[in-house]
Amino acid sequence: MSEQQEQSVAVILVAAGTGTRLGAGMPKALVQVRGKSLAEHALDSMLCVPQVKEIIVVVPPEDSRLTERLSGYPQLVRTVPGGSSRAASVRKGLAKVSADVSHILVHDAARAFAPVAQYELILAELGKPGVQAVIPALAVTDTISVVASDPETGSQIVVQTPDRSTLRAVQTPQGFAAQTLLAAHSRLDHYSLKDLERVTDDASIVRACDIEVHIVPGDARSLKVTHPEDLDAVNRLFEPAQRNQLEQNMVIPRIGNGIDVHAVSTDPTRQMWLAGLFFPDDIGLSGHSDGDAVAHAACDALFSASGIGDLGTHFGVDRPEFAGASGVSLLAEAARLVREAGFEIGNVAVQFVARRPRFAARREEANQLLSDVLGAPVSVTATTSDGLGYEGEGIGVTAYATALVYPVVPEGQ
Ligand SMILES: Nc1ccn([C@@H]2O[C@H](COP(=O)(O)OP(=O)(O)OP(=O)(O)O)[C@@H](O)[C@H]2O)c(=O)n1
Ligand SMILES: C[C@](O)(CO)[C@H](O)COP(=O)(O)O
Repeated sequence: MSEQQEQSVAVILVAAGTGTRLGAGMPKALVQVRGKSLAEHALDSMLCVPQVKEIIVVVPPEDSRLTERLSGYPQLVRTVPGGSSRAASVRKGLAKVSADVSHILVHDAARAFAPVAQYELILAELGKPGVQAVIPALAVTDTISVVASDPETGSQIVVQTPDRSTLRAVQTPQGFAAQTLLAAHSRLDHYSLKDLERVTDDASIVRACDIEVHIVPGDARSLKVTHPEDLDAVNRLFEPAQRNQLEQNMVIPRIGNGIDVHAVSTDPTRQMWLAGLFFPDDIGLSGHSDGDAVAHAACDALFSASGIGDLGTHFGVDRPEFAGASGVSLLAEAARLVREAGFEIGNVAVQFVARRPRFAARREEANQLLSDVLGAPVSVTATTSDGLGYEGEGIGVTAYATALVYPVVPEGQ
C-alpha cells in the first residue's frame, strides 16, 4: 500500500465568518449558489476524497441554520461553533479532531469550489517523505507593493515593491501533518483574540515554527468569495464553457455489479463461510472454494467496475494457486488487480439473500474484516426473501454486489 493510501485525514472547514464584505445579510457560508450553500458546495468535493475520515465544520456560533442543514450529512461530518476570527475558528476545529488522524487539511468554506483534484494534489505532496506542510498557490498577475501611511500627510505611500516572480497568492485547502499543525497552533495559546485576528492562514503559523511549507499549483476555481462580484465569478463556473472545463478535470468514478449464487451443501459437515466469517451453527455452501458468495460477488463487482473481466478471467484454471482459495484471499487479490489496472477503490456494497446464517449480530465484524482486506469501505447487508425461491427454502444463497472505483490520475496530469 502506498503512503498516500495510508493517510487518515481530518478536514477543518472554517465556515463561521459573518461575511461582512459580502453583505448578504447572513453568514457567508449559508449564501446559496445554484440552490446549495457555499459550505455544502465545499463539502461536496471533500466528501469525494477517500482519505478524508472526518470533517469538522466550524459554524457561526450564534446561528443554528448551518448545523441544521448539515444534519442529514454522513456521520463523518460534525459541527462545532466558531470563534471571533478565522484563526480562532480553526482552533475550535482543531480541538475536535480525533487523535488518530495522520493529516489535517484546513479549508475555507468561502473557497467552496476547490476541486477534488486540488485535495489529491495536496495529499500526494504530503505523502512524500519529510513533507509536513503543503499549500496551493497561484502566481500573481498584479504588481504587489508594501504600503504604509506617510507620517506627515497620513496618505498611503509605497514602501517597497517586491519582485513579483517571488510572490504567490495563497489558497486553501492547506494540508499539514497532524502533529505539526497541532504543535504550531499550541504556540498561539497565549494569543489574545486581537492577536489571533492578525493570523490570516495556517501555513504562516507553521512556517513561524521553522517548518518548510511546500507549494503546489493552486486552482482558479478555488477563488475566495469575499465581495459581491465574487458570486458572479463562481456562478460563471457553472456556465457551459466552464462546465466542460470542470468535467474535463473531473475524475469520473465507475461502478460495477457482481452476483454470485451458491447452493447450501448436502454435506452437513461442510463449514459455512460467508462475508469472510465462519458461522459454526450453519451448514456451508457448496463449491470448489469455500463458497463465500459475498466475497465472490464483491470480486466480480470490482472487476466489472474496472473493466478487467470477471472471476473466471482471474481465478480460472490458469491460476491453479487459487483453486480452493478462501473468499477473503480472492478479494485481496481482486483489490491488487484493480489497483494494478490503475484504479483506486471507492467502496463496495453487498447484499445477500438467504434464510441462514443470521447475520445482524456479526455485520460490523464482517464490514471491518472485508474493509481491511480491500483497503476501502465494504458494507454487507442481509435479507430474507419472505420464504420465496431457493433462498427462502434455505437451499441456496445469492449475493448482489456493487463496487465503485475511480481512475488514479498520475501526478502532474
Ligand atoms: N470568525 C471567523 C472568520 C472567518 N471564518 C472563515 O474563514 C474563511 C475565510 O474568511 P473570510 O473570507 O474573511 O470570511 P468572513 O470573515 O466571513 O468575511 P468578512 O471578513 O468579509 O466578514 C471563511 O470561510 C470564513 O467562514 C471563520 O470560520 N470564523
Ligand atoms: C486562508 C486564506 O484563504 C488564504 O488566502 C486567507 O488568508 C483567508 O483570509 P481572510 O482574511 O479570512 O479573508
